[in-house]
Amino acid sequence: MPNIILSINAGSSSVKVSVFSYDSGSSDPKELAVIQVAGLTAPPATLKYDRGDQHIKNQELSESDVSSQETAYEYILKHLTSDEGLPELKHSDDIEFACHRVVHGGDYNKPVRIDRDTFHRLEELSDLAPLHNAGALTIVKAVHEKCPKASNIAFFDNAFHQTLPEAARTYAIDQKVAKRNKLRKYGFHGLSYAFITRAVASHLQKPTKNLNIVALHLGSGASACCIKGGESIDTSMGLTPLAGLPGATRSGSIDPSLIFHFTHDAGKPSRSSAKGMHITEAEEILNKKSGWQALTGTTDFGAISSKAEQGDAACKLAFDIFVDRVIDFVAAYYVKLGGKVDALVFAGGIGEKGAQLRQAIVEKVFCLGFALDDVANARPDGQKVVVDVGAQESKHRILICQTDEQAEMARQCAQEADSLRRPS
Ligand SMILES: Nc1ncnc2c1ncn2[C@@H]1O[C@H](COP(=O)(O)OP(=O)(O)O)[C@@H](O)[C@H]1O
Ligand SMILES: CC(=O)OP(=O)(O)O
Ligand SMILES: [Mg+2]
Repeated sequence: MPNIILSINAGSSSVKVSVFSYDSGSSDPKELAVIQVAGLTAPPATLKYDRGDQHIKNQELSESDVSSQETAYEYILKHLTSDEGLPELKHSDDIEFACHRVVHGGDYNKPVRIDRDTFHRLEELSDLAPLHNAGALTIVKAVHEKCPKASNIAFFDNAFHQTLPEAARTYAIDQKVAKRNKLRKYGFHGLSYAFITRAVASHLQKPTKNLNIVALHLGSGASACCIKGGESIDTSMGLTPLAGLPGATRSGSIDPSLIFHFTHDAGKPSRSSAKGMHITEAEEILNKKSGWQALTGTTDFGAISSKAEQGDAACKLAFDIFVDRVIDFVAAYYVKLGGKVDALVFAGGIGEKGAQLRQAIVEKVFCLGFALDDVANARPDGQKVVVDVGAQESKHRILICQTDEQAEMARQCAQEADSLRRPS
């Protein structure tokens, strides 16, 4: 009987779960189904369910159905185990591994089976990823309770950036305090960048160790990564996912002094943050009450893009801010690669579906040798994992990669299954 891997990606606005079967010894799990609850920050939440290459369901959910990452997971598990068309997963006991995307893993640099000690260490890190770790850990608890036979494995979103050079990961602050409090750049979206690196190297038929790309994961959270020889040498997110690019509800990088002029209570503990989390009013504002939501009233960048095109001033400003900040990183990372860039890669919900944003960004970096094929950019082939949308004659390629954090976790899990399996 093939073993079932459940790959769980608790994003800031969504819970995506992929079901895989795998035979120990093979490192290529087979994807059986993908299900996601999205719109948790912009109700009504929606459920999307695909099994194999069949699109099964798209429906709105009521707040009594789902209202958090935890209830979204419970709804998803019930949906999967009751689907007659998925005989491989009839009962939660069929799940051997539950892989969890844990955004902030601190100094953990490889996947780890979550036991009581690990769980508590990850809880302590929740303050450094206030939109993510707590939600993901509620799902770990739910799996522990509802799927007692499954091994919970944490895959860390910052592990891919363990190759950051010292000058890139060190802040210019008192290093005694920095070392004691572990204050440095960690970087995130690492599972996505690991998937992108492998997928793009295969598309370009290059060994990963020779691959130089500027990768953009533009989703509810957005980041850029400079990948040299297949390894991260810089990335836009920092100690926490707040740094770098603006997001659905996040400000992105600001002058740190701003917050003390924004509110005089900045240093006080936030009143409404999730229980057991000690973040300040300042972090609450910058993580949950800023970004596209604050600028336009919506976190839906698809809606923002089309309203910007129709002349909505607030949406046009948000759109232009995003372009302005993204090109700062594209230019800087182009220089860090010495101009030896195999491709500029767009990924994440916005990167993959936002033709208008891709066009606006590429126009600004035309001087570096990037140009789009406008027809390919307008209607990229959605069937392929990696699509080339660059103009034939341009110096560097421009690619769209349908990134897949769940597939990356399942692949790593299958590869390391023997060492990750709970001792019998
Ligand atoms: N056609 C589109 N153009 C621009 N943005 C889009 C489009 N379709 C979806 N998006 C945006 O993608 C974002 C979600 O990206 P995704 O990577 O799925 O988020 P998460 O970080 O929750 O995983 C949302 O802001 C959504 O509005
Ligand atoms: C790290 C991060 O921002 O993740 P997401 O895009 O899923 O919110
Ligand atoms: Mg995401």
